[in-house]
Amino acid sequence: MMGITIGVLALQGDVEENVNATREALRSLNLDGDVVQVKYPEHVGGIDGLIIPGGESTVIGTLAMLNGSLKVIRERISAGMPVLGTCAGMIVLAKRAYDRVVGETRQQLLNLLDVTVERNAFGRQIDSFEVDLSIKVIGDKPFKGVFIRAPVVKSVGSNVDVLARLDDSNKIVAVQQGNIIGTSFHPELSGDTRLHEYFIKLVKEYKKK
Ligand SMILES: NC(=O)CC[C@H](N)C(=O)O
Repeated sequence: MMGITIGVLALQGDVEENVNATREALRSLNLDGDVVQVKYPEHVGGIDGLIIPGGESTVIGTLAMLNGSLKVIRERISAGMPVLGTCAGMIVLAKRAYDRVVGETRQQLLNLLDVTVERNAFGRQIDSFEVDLSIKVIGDKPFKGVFIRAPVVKSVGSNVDVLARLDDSNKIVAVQQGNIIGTSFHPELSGDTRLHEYFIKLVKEYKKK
C-alpha cells in the first residue's frame, strides 16, 4: 500500500501544531505518510484525510467559502473521507452553531456533523483551562484536554457517538459520526498523539477501500 496523505486546512489557526502532532502520530504508528497544508480547492483531491485546526471558526469558514475549498471539502467528507475538527474545526464541521450573545451565529459551516455547538461556552473567567478526560476509544489512560475559548456540544443527532464528556458537568466535548470526529479541546497541544493516531487509523482504513 502506498503511504497515506493527510491534509491540514491551512487558512487560519494552529496549523503547524496539527502538522507536527500528525507527523508524530504517524511515527508512533510506524506508518509511512505525508502531511500537507491544504489552502486551495485543488489541494483537496490529493489527500486521504483532513484536519481542520483550532482558531477562529468564522474566519476559517469564510475564507474556505471564498476560495472555493469549503464546497470541495464538503463533497469529499460526504463521500467518506475522514476528518478531524479540533475546537474551531469542530464548529466548522457542525450543522448548527450559536453563542450566548448573538444566538445563531449564521456563519459558514460544512453542515455535516449532526450536532448543535455553543461557541465560547465556558465564559470569560475560565475561557482557557486543562483537564483530564476519559476517552474510551483511545485507551484507559486519561487524556489531557486543552480548552481555549472552547465550544461545547449541546445536542447530538442519533447517528452521533459521544466520545468524551467533562467529568464534573457531563458536558459533551468529543464526538464521532462515522468518518467525522470533532473535539472541543486541542489534542494537537496536549503532547499526547493518541487522538491523532485514532484519526489516522480511520484514514488508513479509508485508503484501503
Ligand atoms: N481554540 C479555538 O479554536 C477557539 C474557537 C473559537 N472561540 C470559535 O468560536 O471559533
